Amino acid sequence: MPLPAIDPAEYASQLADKVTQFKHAFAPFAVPEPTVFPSAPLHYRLRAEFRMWHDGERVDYAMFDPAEPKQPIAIEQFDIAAEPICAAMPRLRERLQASETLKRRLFQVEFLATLRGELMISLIYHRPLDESWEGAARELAAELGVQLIGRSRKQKIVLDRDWVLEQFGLDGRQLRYKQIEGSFTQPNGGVNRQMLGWACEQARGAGGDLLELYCGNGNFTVALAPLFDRVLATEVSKTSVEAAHYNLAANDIGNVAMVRMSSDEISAALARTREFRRMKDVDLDSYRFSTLFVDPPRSGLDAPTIELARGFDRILYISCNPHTLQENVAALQGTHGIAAAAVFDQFPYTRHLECGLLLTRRAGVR
Ligand SMILES: C[S@@+](CC[C@H](N)C(=O)[O-])C[C@H]1O[C@@H](n2cnc3c(N)ncnc32)[C@H](O)[C@@H]1O
Repeated sequence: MPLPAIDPAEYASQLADKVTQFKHAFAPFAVPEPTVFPSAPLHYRLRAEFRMWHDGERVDYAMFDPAEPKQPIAIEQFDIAAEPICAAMPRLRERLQASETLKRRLFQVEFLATLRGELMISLIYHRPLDESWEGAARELAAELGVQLIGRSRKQKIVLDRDWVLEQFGLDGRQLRYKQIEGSFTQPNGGVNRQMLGWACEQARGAGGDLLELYCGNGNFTVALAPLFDRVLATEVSKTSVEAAHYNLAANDIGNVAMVRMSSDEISAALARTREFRRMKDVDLDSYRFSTLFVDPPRSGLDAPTIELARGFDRILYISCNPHTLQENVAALQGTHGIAAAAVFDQFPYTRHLECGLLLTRRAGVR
């Protein structure tokens, strides 16, 4: 697939095509009319990464067309990136080009921005980083007003901190999130807010307790927790669990138990087929789960998690891959039907689509 062409004039019709495909794919499951959440047509991506291409003294941001993987495409401007990234890109490139210390064997640059305007830049090298690099990097970070991290094999130099703080309003609350370098964060900040709003709307009134799998840094947990009596949230990545603990405290959320567990481990724990020391402080029998919330990776739900989901009256499912979502909905079709649907255009100008479904237990089916 070639690199996508970015043309805001085409945006509305491209999204309409994706919505049509979604409706067609889920028609066999009697999907209701989806609510459509478009993206901003430009400056929507909070994450961007580029290879750095060296040609003599010159260094450029580069991307590669998978059809011609050896041919770098120099990127002068990247208008889909958030404003702080766009503003920093030319200044950073100029400073790198002017400094042998900063540019020598620089391989890749990664940007992570927040809606509130913070920016973190990771410079990744194919050589060990020394004190002279650190001195030059400190000057660069101060000049650009960013968090700067240097990485090379088995080396990570953090000049100040390796995280940024996101903050935005949702349903009258101000939500705060620590986002750690290298861990998962939703790429399209504006669409993420809309996903959180839609998820809260579906969860409102359910009552009881929530089980959340794949909770990452607590992105949805922080938004959903006040709508439930108690929440049990799980995630496999250590860094994300660390961020999630911080985020629960930063948002004064006191009704969440967070455990580092993979989805098949928590499925086994809840099926009582395995016991885990990590669960020793969690009294599983005391939960009255009304709702399961899942936001899995592209591979969707595995067989033990589908089995776990069958036991829930309400399943709120956010998916970044309509194909695996389709397979999972088919597997649950005997017990659950689709009560509400949404499409979130996290990835404009690509064929990718994020979607949300509320699945509820069919009447009379256990
Ligand atoms: C699409 S992300 C969603 C994260 C979070 N809900 C958010 O909105 O930022 C999927 C998450 O699932 C986690 N994950 C991947 N495989 C997993 C597994 N087998 N069990 C539990 N979590 C897993 C990843 O570390 C990642 O944080």
